[in-house]
Amino acid sequence: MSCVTALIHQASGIRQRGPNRVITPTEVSFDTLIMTIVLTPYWSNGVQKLKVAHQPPAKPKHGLTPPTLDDETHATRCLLQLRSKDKNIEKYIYLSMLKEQDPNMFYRLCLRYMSEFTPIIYTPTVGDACLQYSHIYRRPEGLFISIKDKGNIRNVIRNWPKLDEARISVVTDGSRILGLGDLGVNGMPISIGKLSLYIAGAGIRPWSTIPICLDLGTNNQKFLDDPLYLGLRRKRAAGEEMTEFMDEFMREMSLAFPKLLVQFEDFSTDAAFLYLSRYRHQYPVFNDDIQGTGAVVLSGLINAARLSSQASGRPITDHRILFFGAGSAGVGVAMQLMSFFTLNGLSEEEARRRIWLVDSGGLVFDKRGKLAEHKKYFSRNDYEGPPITDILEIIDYVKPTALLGLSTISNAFTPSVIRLMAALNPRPIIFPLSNPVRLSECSFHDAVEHTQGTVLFASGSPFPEEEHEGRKMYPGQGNNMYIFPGLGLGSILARATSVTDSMVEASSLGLAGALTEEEHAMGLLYPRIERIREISAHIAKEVVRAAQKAGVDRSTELRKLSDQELLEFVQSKMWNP
Ligand SMILES: NC(=O)c1ccc[n+]([C@@H]2O[C@H](COP(=O)([O-])OP(=O)(O)OC[C@H]3O[C@@H](n4cnc5c(N)ncnc54)[C@H](O)[C@@H]3O)[C@@H](O)[C@H]2O)c1
Ligand SMILES: O=C(O)C[C@H](O)C(=O)O
Ligand SMILES: [Mg+2]
Repeated sequence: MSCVTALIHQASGIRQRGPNRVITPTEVSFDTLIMTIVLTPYWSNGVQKLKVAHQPPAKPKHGLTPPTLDDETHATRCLLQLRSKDKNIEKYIYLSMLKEQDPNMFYRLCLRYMSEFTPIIYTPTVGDACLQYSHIYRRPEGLFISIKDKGNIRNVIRNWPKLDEARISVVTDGSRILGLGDLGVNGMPISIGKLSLYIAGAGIRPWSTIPICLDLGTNNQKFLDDPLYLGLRRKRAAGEEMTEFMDEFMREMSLAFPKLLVQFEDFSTDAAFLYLSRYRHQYPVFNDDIQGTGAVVLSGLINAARLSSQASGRPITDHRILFFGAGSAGVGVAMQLMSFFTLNGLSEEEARRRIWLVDSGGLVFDKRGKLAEHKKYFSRNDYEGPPITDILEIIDYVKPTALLGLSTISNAFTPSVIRLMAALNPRPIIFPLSNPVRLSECSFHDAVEHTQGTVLFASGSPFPEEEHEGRKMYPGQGNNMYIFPGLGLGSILARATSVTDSMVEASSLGLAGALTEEEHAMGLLYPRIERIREISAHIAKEVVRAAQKAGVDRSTELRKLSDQELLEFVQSKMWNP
């Protein structure tokens, strides 16, 4: 068992797997639909039948389109319509409609204007789309399976129109959407947004994707009280009831879609660890928040450590990493780092001692008292004093070289925190990774200003560039969007029976190694997002090779290809708008 696997098992707090069963769907009552029609100014077609996602429309006959409608001018027209909207949520709504009505145009523009489109169809605007989903809803997209379907999940899944085309599903239960908490069935846009990036970024065929939102209820009282809320009006199912449901769901998914990879997304931390651990050796699944984030942050840290060593001479294995936030993302990254450190010569104990966790109770240490299962492994046994909760005191005690924020606490990295990091390090590594942008632990502007431009920076959501003393500085976007498209594509092409730790690590190292000379010279930690297709192809190739080494590949004919041939094979499989 690899280091990361062992840690995931431990963090989940479970020791064994076993078969089970559970239930069903979402309530869109007649009354609610009427209110939506009355209250939503954008409502157009009423309740439509579910269409197969993104199937291109047939070419209209002569006379049924304007006389001079050409593709290139129309692309400009669509872009101008998009840019004419003031609010990002309006841009999101416009692009959702464009994706439905003209998927080729949507993905063409998306690829061409990647850095303009990603903040709208993905983080941070997708966070607003989730918050407002029950109000801006226009048409069905994706698959809703609710706790009331327990016992009947098979029939619900089989309503999906293209069973044998399905290759990748992003599944959320809406319980922890970005840093916004429990959004219940309003979590659907997260699954949709991630899959749009699979299509744009890795060339997955649009009709091979299934966005899924599991409606297990919600503990969000505001939503339960909202007459427009689209989900079940009940408290969230948990424990045995949820596990029985999840077991039935996973079993029926694997029967209905034998070639499907499942990406778990934005489950609350306990559920994230529990279900990853429970299913990862049974089905091809991975958890984006634990493993995708682990991979993307390791990759950024490798590049940041390389740059910082020019000033400090410190190798990456000597870094002292302080995690502000110890949930699925924080602990997921800590596990990935552990594994990297041990592969690079440290003993397990030495590696573990490079990592300090902070949660809402302050520094995590053994003598503090009862700890959640997923924090135990990294709890410090070398601190004996009273609890320390003040972040400045913690930094003063730990003397970190890298400070990673995965806490959902906006502006937790105050100017004093940033200045202290700069006083301790010639090139401080500061990664405020919480999403969306308003929950970021600090802005790029503050990080640059309070470190006098020495910071090595990556954030979960995008920030604009800064200028410091006449020098342009570029923020990295340490977001799992760099990892999951390539990791997913590689797993699908290898027809992997499971997603191993070595495949996740290959995606991370593949990304770290993907910087061009020019990007190195610009001091970037991550490649420019415009190159996402090239990067995803490279990552996918590395993931296929790792699957082969681990012996989990079913496309064994790919083993005989040279690296160049494998890369070309991956590229040839990418769908193009
Ligand atoms: N950049 C990325 O790719 C990426 C990936 C996954 C998650 N995230 C972001 O990371 C954040 C956390 O996600 P998660 O799944 O780990 O959530 P979580 O709720 O499980 O974890 C939050 C952690 O922060 C801690 N925390 C809360 N308040 C605190 C305080 N005042 N001081 C110190 N610690 C505090 C909590 O104790 C918990 O350990 C979210 O905003 C999410 O959007 C980013
Ligand atoms: O969705 C994102 O932007 C990244 C990540 O998966 C998150 O949960 O914040
Ligand atoms: Mg997520």
